[in-house]
Amino acid sequence: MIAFPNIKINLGLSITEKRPDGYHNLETVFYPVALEDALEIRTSPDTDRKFTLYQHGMEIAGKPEDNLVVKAYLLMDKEFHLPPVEIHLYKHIPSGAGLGGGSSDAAFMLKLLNNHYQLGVSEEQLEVYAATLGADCAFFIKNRPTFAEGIGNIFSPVDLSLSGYQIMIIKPDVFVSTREAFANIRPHHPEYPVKEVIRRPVAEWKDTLINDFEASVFPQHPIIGDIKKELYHHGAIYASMSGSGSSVFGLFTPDTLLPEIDWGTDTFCFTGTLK
Ligand SMILES: C[C@](O)(CO)[C@H](O)COP(=O)(O)OP(=O)(O)OC[C@H]1O[C@@H](n2ccc(N)nc2=O)[C@H](O)[C@@H]1O
Ligand SMILES: Nc1ncnc2c1ncn2[C@@H]1O[C@H](COP(=O)(O)OP(=O)(O)OP(=O)(O)O)[C@@H](O)[C@H]1O
Repeated sequence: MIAFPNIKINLGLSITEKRPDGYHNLETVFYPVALEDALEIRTSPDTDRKFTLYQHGMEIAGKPEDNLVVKAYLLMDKEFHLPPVEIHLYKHIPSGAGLGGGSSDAAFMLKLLNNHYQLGVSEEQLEVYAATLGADCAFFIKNRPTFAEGIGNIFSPVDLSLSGYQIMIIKPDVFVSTREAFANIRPHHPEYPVKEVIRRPVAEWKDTLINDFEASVFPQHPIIGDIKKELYHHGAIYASMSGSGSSVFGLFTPDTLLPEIDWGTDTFCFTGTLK
């Protein structure tokens, strides 16, 4: 059985307070974008090992057992004593990008196993499992635009459709550690609450839909701020870093002719249309 884990972008990202457990409470809108990996599982005839991971496409640091798709399998195996599996993961989503690629792979693995082995686990319970794998994971279970609070796993509906808007996602050859980004940030009550700003027209978001990480990440990696400026210079109606970075996305109205921009050879570029 095969699935295509997609990414998320963050529309606004307010880090509101540091929690006793060391994590941070935040407010954001997660929006799915069809930049995808491919993930396939099949029952393995090789019964003397629980899993075999075949990785294709972009390299990922770490051993197979460190991969989030394996962690997701082992989590479900503990509960449901699953057959041994072969896992094929084709990585197309860049890592350390603020796009939730690894988190999405893990969440889609939970859904694949649930469907393939007809485990009957509810979406709500899958969200609970996902949240133990990463703060970004639970969103990918329902995988639709949502307002998120808490560590990023308390959801409430959001009345927002960007369907038809075009998106450019640019990731420079810079790795931003999510942990470090949080460590360098000063939590504060948002001046412009995300939930209110996203009710306004997209043309009004530029100076009020803010990713708090930009203030600490841009000085350390000026190239990321330069990309955001360049996207506005080329006609983006809204542009922002996603998550803790290093990717930047620009939204363009449906009728805009997307610019051809040479971002340099080491830069990852994606263009698409939002659903
Ligand atoms: C920044 C966002 O991308 C916004 O969507 C996410 O909050 C990050 O989610 P994520 O990459 O899944 O984060 P995790 O892998 O769970 O955590 C990595 C590290 O980031 C910090 N972290 C993460 C999420 C959060 N709400 N508060 C935190 O302080 C913690 O130090 C944690 O050890
Ligand atoms: N299947 C996977 N795909 C990508 N990274 C993985 C995977 N499994 C484990 N990882 C590890 O997890 C780290 C974070 O991956 P992930 O893609 O979730 O973060 P991200 O792209 O920075 O998104 P965000 O910061 O929004 O969570 C990677 O740097 C990598 O070392």
